[in-house]
Parts: sequence; C-alpha cells; structure tokens
Amino acid sequence: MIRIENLVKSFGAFNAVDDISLSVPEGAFLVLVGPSGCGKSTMLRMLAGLETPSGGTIAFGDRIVSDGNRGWTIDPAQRDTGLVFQSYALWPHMSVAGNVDWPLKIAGMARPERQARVAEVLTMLGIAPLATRYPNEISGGQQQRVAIARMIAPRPSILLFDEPLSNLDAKLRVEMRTELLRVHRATGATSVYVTHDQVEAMTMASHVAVLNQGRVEQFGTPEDLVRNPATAFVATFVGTPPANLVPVSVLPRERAASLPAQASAMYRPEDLSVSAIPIEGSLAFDFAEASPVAGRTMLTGISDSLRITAVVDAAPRFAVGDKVHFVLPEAPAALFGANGERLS
Ligand SMILES: Nc1ncnc2c1ncn2[C@@H]1O[C@H](COP(=O)(O)OP(=O)(O)OP(=O)(O)O)[C@@H](O)[C@H]1O
Repeated sequence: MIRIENLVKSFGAFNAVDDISLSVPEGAFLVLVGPSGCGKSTMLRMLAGLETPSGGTIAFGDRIVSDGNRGWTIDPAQRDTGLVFQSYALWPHMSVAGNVDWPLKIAGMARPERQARVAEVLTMLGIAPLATRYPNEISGGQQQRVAIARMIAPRPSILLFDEPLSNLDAKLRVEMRTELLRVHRATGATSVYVTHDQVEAMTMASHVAVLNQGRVEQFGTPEDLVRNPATAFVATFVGTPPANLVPVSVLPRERAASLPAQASAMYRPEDLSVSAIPIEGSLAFDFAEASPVAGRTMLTGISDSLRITAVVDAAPRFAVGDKVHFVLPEAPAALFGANGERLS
C-alpha cells in the first residue's frame, strides 16, 4: 500500500506538485497520466526518493519514506523500490546477464543464488538467449526488457516506471504493455506508471490518477473516468476517442433550451450521428477527417476552435470542404460549469 498525503513539490514559487493525496492498494497498477508539465515525473521522482518533497508525506505500508514537512527522505537504495526510465541506461560494458546481476551483487547475494535469479528473470522477460550479449548488440525493445529484468531481479515491493515505452515503435509498445502487466502480476508488486498517453493509461491501469497543473483532477478506475468524468478536463482527456464538449451557447436552439447558458455539454462520440443535410438537433462543421475504427467509422469536424468526433456504423462519403451535420442526442451525457466543474 502506498499512502500519499498532501504532497507538495515547489521549485521557487511554482508548485509542480500541489497538494496531492492518494492511497494505492497493495498490488495495484496505478497510472499517473496527464499533459506535459503536469507534474507526473516529479511525483514519481519523489516516490523513488530522488527528490525530497516540499510538504506532505509518502508512506509505503506503515513506513514513512519521505516527509516534506520535516525535510527528509529515505535514500533511493533503501526504499525497496525499482525504477525504469524511458532511457534504458544499461551499463554498456556489462553483458545482459551482468547488468541484471549487478544490483544483486550490490545487495550482497551469494553467487549461486544470483545465477539462479538472473536466469529466472531473463526467462520471465523472454531474453534468456541474449544473456551473453552486450547492450549495443541488442534492439531497443530488448534493451528495455533487460532494464525491466534488472529492476525486478532484487524483488522490490514497489515498481516505478517513467514513460518506459515511449522510445519504442507503436507495435512493440502494444506488445510491451501486455508484457509489463504480466511482469507486474508475476511479481505481485505495487506499480506506479507515468505516461502522457491516455490509451496506455486506460489499458494498463487498475487505478488512474489524472493530473493537471500539479493537482489530481480525478482518481479512479479507468471505467469510472470514462463513465463518470469529474471535470471537463477529464472528459476530454480520456476515452478512445475522448468525449466531445460543446458550449451550450453554440448548441442548436432546440438542444440548448433547458441548459444553463454558461455551461458546456458533453456528448459521447458513439451517441452522435451524421447527416449530409441539416436536420433537427444537428450542428454544422467542416469535414476534417474520417478513419475506420474496429469496423465503424470515426468522423471529425471542425468549426472555429471547436472539434467534434462521431463514431458511426455507416456514413456518407465526405470530402475536405464539405459541411457535415453532426446530430446531437436530446440530452447531453454530462454538463460542466465555466470552471470545468461537473454540474450534472
Ligand atoms: N528541477 C526543476 N526546476 C524547476 N522546475 C522544474 C524542475 N523539475 C520540473 N520542473 C517543472 O515542474 C513542472 C512539472 O514537471 P514534470 O517533469 O513533473 O512534468 P511531467 O508531467 O512529467 O511532464 P512531461 O510529460 O513533459 O515529462 C514543469 O512545469 C517543469 O518545468
């Protein structure tokens, strides 16, 4: 269990992490997701003991490992955590087996035990045949597996990942997601995973914390976030594709009638339909793009700074320059106020 209470990290007058509290159950896979600069890496660095918090506490189980109020943090090596970064940082002069062996050697494990553990984790990651190669003799994906093997070899009870897949190509990234989850389950460790990619977050997480400007916008399961977004930011950040947010002021009159004028209405892409001509409840957009998604069609329209996306079974063929009329259901799926707060 990881317990984070009122955590703050400031750089001068700026709070990169601004009063975050979260409890992560034992064995959970927590993903910290949010746009660039929202404070994800700073959070992870504090969990790893690489930064001392400016305020608040972090506890692993019953043990406080960082206390910003008193200005101390337990050393990274003494925290029972393993960390994998986006750059693999393997030791170039050591073989694959040597890289994985090194932390065990440092921990004082006897040679026969070490050999058995190295063989075990290399097999778990599917890289046993590469044991005697050097980092410059293996691919990027294989290097990332070695970095993960090296992290889990000493059996840390908490695994920390900072965008570990972002240097891999799209196909490998999808494969490695599954692989990482398998490793997570096999070790039983509590994992915290940082990414700016909401698809990665939603597919891997047991729990997600959506961060924005150093604060948690919402903490919950992936299903909670998609079904019941707490803020306008979450609504438009998660989901494939994310939900549409349309200011009530631009809605067709028959749809805006009973809604507060300053609010924004949320419509799910799958609740919209499209038409080549204006009809009741439709809004006109310029056609932007269409793409097939799992046997359906995803259509996007643009009007000034507003983008709208519908996912439909069948659609007329549109070309750039055409008007597409997106038909909105009678009631929005949610309403958000001017500050992004959920109204209904
Ligand atoms: N050492 C530092 N000194 C000053 N400001 C910093 C420092 N480290 C981070 N920041 C600032 O804190 C904010 C959060 O940074 P952080 O690296 O945690 O963001 P992030 O969400 O991980 O972003 P990205 O996805 O781009 O890596 C940013 O505005 C960043 O510029």
